[in-house]
This record gives sequence, C-alpha cells and structure tokens, in this order.
Amino acid sequence: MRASLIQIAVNADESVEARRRRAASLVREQAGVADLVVLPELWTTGAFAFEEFGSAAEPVEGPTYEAMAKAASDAGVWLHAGSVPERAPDGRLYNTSLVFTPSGDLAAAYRKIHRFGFDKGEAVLMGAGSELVTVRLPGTALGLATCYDLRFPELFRGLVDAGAETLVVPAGWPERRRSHWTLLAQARAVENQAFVLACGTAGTHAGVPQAGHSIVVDPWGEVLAEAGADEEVLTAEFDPVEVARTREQFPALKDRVLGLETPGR
Ligand SMILES: O=C(O)CCC(=O)C(=O)O
Repeated sequence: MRASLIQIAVNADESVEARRRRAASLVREQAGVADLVVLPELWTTGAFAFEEFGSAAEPVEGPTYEAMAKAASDAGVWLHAGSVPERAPDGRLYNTSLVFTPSGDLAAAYRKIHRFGFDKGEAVLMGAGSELVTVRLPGTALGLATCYDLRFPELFRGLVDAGAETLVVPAGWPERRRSHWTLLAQARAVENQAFVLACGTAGTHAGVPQAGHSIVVDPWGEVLAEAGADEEVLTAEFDPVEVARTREQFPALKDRVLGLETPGR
C-alpha cells in the first residue's frame, strides 16, 4: 500500500479558494502514485486562524467536500481530506475530518474530540466530537484522530479496540513543539502496534510557524518517511500485514490490564 501525505503550506497570502484548488490538483497528481492520500488539519483557514473559523465554516457537504470528492474520484484514491471548520445544522462549529472512497463517496466524518487552546481559540470556538471513527479500506482499517488528540493515548486505545490498524492524524502542529509531534507519533505507533500517518502543514499563519515534518511510522516505531519543514508531498510504501505480524510476534497488547483502580478513591 502506498500513502501520500500532502503537507500543504498554509500562508495568509493565499485565499481559501486558491488553496482549495491547489489541494485538489495535488490530490489529482497522486493518481497511480498512492492508494491513500492524506491532507492536514484545517488547511483551508489554518488551524490557528481562529478569527476565520466562523466566516470560513461550511456544512459537511460544502465547497471543500465538493472539491475533495471530485479530486478523490478523478485520482481514484482513498482520500483523507484533512479537516474543515464545520458549521453544523444547529449552528455550532466543529473541527471535522472527511474521508472519501475512490469513487468520491463520503466514507466517514470525524469531529475532533480534544479541542486545543485551553481557555481560548478552538477550545472555546468549537464543539467537541464524542465518537470514535474507524474506516475499513481493502487491507487495513483506519483510525481517525486530529492534531491535539495525539496527546491522548486513551483515544488511540479506543480506536485499536475498534479494529484500527493504521492511525491517521491530520494536524496543524506548531514548530515550537515539533519534538513532541515526532515523539508522540512514534509513541502512538509503538504502544498500539499500528502504522501512524501524521500529516502536518507547512508555512506560517496567524503568526504561528508550522512544524511540517509529516511522518509515517511503522508498528515497530521505525520512521518510514519524514518530511522537512516546507511544502512537500511525502510518499511511503507500507505493508499493512506488518500490524498483525508485530502483534503476534511481540504480543504486548494482550498484556493490558484494564480497569485499574486509583488507591484511596
Ligand atoms: O498539542 C499541541 O502542541 C498542538 C495542538 C494543536 O496545534 C491543535 O490541536 O490544533
């Protein structure tokens, strides 16, 4: 299986419409190159462009959906189109990832569960998702997570319990904490004995330089491919059978002890 991670640059001097066209054409260029294509988090606005979330928000079946569904079917690829600022029918905003089949049908939508910003930004502007989402592809099952979710191992354990073998993490991770990004991507791969495809953005928006360094990690924690800081399409080949092989040869997941109690409570 081949995956291409499109580490698109999100800079303030490019309009949302222009970036959407550019993303669609980058997806189309993956025809015959990749089976699965991944875009990052909130690449239309930028993950830190909080003041634009409201004006750029779109329904699930909005302009990004239309452009990405067409790009997926033109290229004949599975497409994790990263996330969009979603305006739900009740008016609330969510950070919602969209996955398309090679025919351009929506296979899944995932609303980011852990919102970033503590008492500001996304954490106050957007609602929290509450559902774990997996997507069955030929040969593997994707488990969906978004950016800050990477810091919460229990979410990934939930995805693994639901059958995920390839963990896909679109992000808009800042350069300031790049070492956490790489470390956590490898940790999630090792502890869950799963592939991790983590796709970040390049560029600088809202004054926040982005880390780039999209990364593909195998179930043993080895880095199969890693991007630099600038815009780049990172392609890696991997064998999904490695998940079952690793879990069989080093069956640490079977030694989990569930329901441990905190003393004194
Ligand atoms: O956890 C981090 O350091 C970055 C998270 C983030 O930027 C996000 O979730 O948008």
